[in-house]
Amino acid sequence: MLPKLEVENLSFSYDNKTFILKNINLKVYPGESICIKGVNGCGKTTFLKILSGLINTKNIIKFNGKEIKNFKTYKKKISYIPDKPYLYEELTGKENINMIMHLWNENKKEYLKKISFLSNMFEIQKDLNTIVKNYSLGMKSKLYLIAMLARNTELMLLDEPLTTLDIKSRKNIENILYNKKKEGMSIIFVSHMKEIQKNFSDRFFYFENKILREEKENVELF
Ligand SMILES: Nc1ncnc2c1ncn2[C@@H]1O[C@H](COP(=O)(O)OP(=O)(O)OP(=O)(O)O)[C@@H](O)[C@H]1O
Repeated sequence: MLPKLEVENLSFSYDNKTFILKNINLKVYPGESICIKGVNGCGKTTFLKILSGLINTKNIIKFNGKEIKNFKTYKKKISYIPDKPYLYEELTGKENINMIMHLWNENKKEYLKKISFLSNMFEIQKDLNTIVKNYSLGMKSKLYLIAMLARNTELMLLDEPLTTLDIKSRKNIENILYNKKKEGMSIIFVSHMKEIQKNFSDRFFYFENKILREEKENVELF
């Protein structure tokens, strides 16, 4: 099977001197969910930012078997969910949703239908007319998650996706991601949370001395 995403010998430093990541090799297949673990500061977020195209590198990243040359097209096919949601604080939830919809050129009818379903599920419907500045951290995370989950993408990159969410919302996310996986979505996520690591990962990786290693089973080191 052709990997959805593939990197070979990826190395990276922020200052051209100190390497944060060294010779990283990774293949993620359609319908697969992988978990990346490691101690604070080992490079997990940096790696996700590279894979999402937020940090440019000279390394080749392949998507559906082809080197990504046009990151704008690639970004349309992926959802990156950072640990802190990218939202406009002065706009309402609804206005943020509209901006995201336009940014990714989503089909309005389909997108808003999914938003309506998801915002009910996450019980955030009543807050959509409130400005985001007045949201709690968990509400901001929910808003950004639903905005990304409603998009039509093939790969999700999630950085600590559940940390600020309540138990019911975590279960909802797990179920949604499980169904997306069944439809062929590939998922790469970073999490320190044992519960999501265990419930949700097909394979585990961890950073050790800047190198990404595969763990044969989820040993509880991190
Ligand atoms: N913009 C930046 N410029 C320079 N160095 C950076 C930058 N962002 C991160 N770093 C450094 O890169 C290293 C990896 O950081 P990164 O945020 O990727 O780690 P992490 O594994 O995600 O950590 P955590 O588990 O705490 O979120 C750290 O030493 C950090 O100080």
